[in-house]
Amino acid sequence: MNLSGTLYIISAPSGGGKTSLVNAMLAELSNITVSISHTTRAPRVGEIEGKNYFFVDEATFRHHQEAGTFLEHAKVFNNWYGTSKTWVLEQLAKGIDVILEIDWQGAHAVKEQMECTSIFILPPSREVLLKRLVNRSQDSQAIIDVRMKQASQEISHHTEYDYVVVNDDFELALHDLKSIIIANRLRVVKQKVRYEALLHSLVVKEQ
Ligand SMILES: Nc1nc2c(ncn2[C@@H]2O[C@H](COP(=O)(O)OP(=O)(O)O)[C@@H](O)[C@H]2O)c(=O)[nH]1
Ligand SMILES: Nc1ncnc2c1ncn2[C@@H]1O[C@H](COP(=O)(O)OP(=O)(O)O)[C@@H](O)[C@H]1O
Repeated sequence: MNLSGTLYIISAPSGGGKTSLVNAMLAELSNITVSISHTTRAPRVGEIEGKNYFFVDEATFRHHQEAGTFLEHAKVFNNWYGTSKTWVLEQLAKGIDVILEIDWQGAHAVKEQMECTSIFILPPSREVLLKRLVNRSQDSQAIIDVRMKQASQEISHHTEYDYVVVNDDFELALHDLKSIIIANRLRVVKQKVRYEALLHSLVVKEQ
């Protein structure tokens, strides 16, 4: 299969700003989309089925897993999360760039199977990370405690990624993230695929 789109992995500790940054970026860039994962986590207030996640029970998740539906899957904070393989491959085949918002375990699994560009988002400090999780007003204190406990482990993997973006000032972080995507698109190898006809007409064949 000719996969002309680029696959991006974006990881961060919970509350690091992945979802906000990705949504802001998708509003500004064309030809790029985000994969909607399956999860056994209960929906938060305001989360929409098929938009934020496909919310499934454990039996359904296991069924998908056994059927080979997932490109990768992992247990994070005691819930299962998985990425739909077919959907991702279809977008890439259409030339659409795809973002996976997944944890470091999923990133490992995807990197073993496919070419991709990986980006890790760091918060400016633990204090700010905690403040953002609290201010998001979506999770109970107990859930926030678990996420803060796991944050160090997730962050310890940041050196395995191609790029690191610090999400202190939102607009600056968004600019950095967009710059990575744009620079990637300008790489010669991608230009060749996207502008084949133009390049063909520009290069005059010697007699
Ligand atoms: N491996 C893997 N991780 C995922 C997937 N979807 C989400 N995650 C990770 O699961 C973690 C928890 O996600 P979520 O419950 O939505 O919490 P949030 O990150 O605080 O918004 C995040 O760190 C994501 O990176 C997936 O499909 N695969
Ligand atoms: N640079 C930033 N400055 C202030 N608040 C931010 C910033 N980035 C994200 N937030 C806020 O922090 C909270 C966590 O961000 P979110 O995108 O949900 O993180 P993640 O998807 O990584 O868990 C949200 O309420 C979001 O609006």
